[in-house]
Amino acid sequence: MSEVRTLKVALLGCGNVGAQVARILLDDADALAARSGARLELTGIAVRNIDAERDVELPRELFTTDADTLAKDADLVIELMGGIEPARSLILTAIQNGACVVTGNKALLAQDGPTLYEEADKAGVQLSYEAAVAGAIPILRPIRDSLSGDRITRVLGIVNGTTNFILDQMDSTGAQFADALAEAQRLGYAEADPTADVEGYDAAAKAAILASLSFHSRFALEDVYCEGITKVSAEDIAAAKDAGFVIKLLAIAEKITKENNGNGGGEGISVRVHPTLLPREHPLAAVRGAFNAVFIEAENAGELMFYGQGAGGTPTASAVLGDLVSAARRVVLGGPGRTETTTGHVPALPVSASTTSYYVGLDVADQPGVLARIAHIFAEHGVSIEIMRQTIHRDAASKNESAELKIVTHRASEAALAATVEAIKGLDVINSVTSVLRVEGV
Ligand SMILES: NC(=O)c1ccc[n+]([C@@H]2O[C@H](COP(=O)([O-])OP(=O)(O)OC[C@H]3O[C@@H](n4cnc5c(N)ncnc54)[C@H](O)[C@@H]3O)[C@@H](O)[C@H]2O)c1
Ligand SMILES: N[C@@H](CCO)C(=O)O
Ligand code: NA
Repeated sequence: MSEVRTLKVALLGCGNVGAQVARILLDDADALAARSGARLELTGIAVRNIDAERDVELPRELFTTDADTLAKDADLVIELMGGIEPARSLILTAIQNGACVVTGNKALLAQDGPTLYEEADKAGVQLSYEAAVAGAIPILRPIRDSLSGDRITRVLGIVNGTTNFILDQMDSTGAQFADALAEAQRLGYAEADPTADVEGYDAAAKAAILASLSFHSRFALEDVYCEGITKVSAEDIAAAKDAGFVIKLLAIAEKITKENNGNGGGEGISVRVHPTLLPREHPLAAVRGAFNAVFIEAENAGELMFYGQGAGGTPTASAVLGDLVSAARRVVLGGPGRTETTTGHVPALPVSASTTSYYVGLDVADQPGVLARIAHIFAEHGVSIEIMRQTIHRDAASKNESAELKIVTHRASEAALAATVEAIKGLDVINSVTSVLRVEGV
């Protein structure tokens, strides 16, 4: 058998995201090697201060302050320092030395992406940046790959977690903007200087990247109209709520035609970020807290939605690692990865191995002590009840009374639930078991 190849991985920056990427690279080395087709050897981590305190314990010998040398001697370079320089020069150095590059740097891409993309194309290396838009959510690769046979007409994104948290807080508690911002800062969602988030600049950088990929054109930060959320008041939110709307900060990229052009102009793309009212039944209205989501309309696919965590060290690291494995596969195979990976060697299990919550509907006699007897049978079988509701039905003609019981359990095994139901059927006070259904998402 041929020897497994090793690819040298250089990590530039060891902050929130970089530290998690390093941890996963070291902890999950075997699984990543199996999926990449090469061992991904972390050869060094460029930092400003080797002795700085970090959330993750990492081998000290990996740290270096010489980012340039590290970037020059790697097959794969991960840039997670942020900012324009030296990130830009280091990425160019890596590309020119034939390395594939993974970055999460939306600010750099929105400002000078095309230079980097052209250099990567010229050098024949992969430059990927899934982490730059909506963190963990796979959105850029689906747009670039899965939807490449379709025509996207509109993208609506909640791509900034901090502002979604603030607006959601205002919507659910009636708080004013300043109080909701203070709460976001207290919980660690918003930075001490929240300007980039609340003024919409972070969302605007992401809007430029989304628009460029969705419409196969170049859009930079200066093409994006940008209004933040600082002027949204508790009164605006209340009025919107009253009318059946929720206010979200949306990054929008949409196709404008001659027919719907607001100033009578020609065709093109409108890229903008602003507070927007959405009907409360729109799928994006259900995106609460600091979560992100991107809603896409395409000519043939219709409507699609991608949802998840748009920030945080570990979720964002997931997107970085995905890009890294994809780049490694290209280096190893000279093309995309295998159609299937079968390196996991895990068996399929029967349904009896799973646990789930259950909904159990019962038609029972309305007599004292019935609820206690039923609850006792659940407990006897180790099935814990989460919700129990009772509705009394009176038959006017016969004057008979019966009770409808709706029970939702905590997670239980198939076997335990089946035994519980069998035992309940045996009770003399049970008219019928009306339904037994599995429940997820509670
Ligand atoms: N944190 C998130 O949730 C998130 C989500 C998506 C994308 N991103 C992007 O990922 C990148 C990293 O974000 P982060 O949250 O980890 O930032 P961070 O500020 O926590 O980490 C950046 C690290 O890079 C180091 N650094 C900066 N310049 C350096 C230099 N010249 N040499 C060596 N080290 C240097 C800093 O000291 C810091 O430790 C940014 O581009 C950010 O926009 C972050
Ligand atoms: N500040 C950003 C982090 C991810 O880019 C947010 O709140 O979503
Ligand atoms: Na993403």
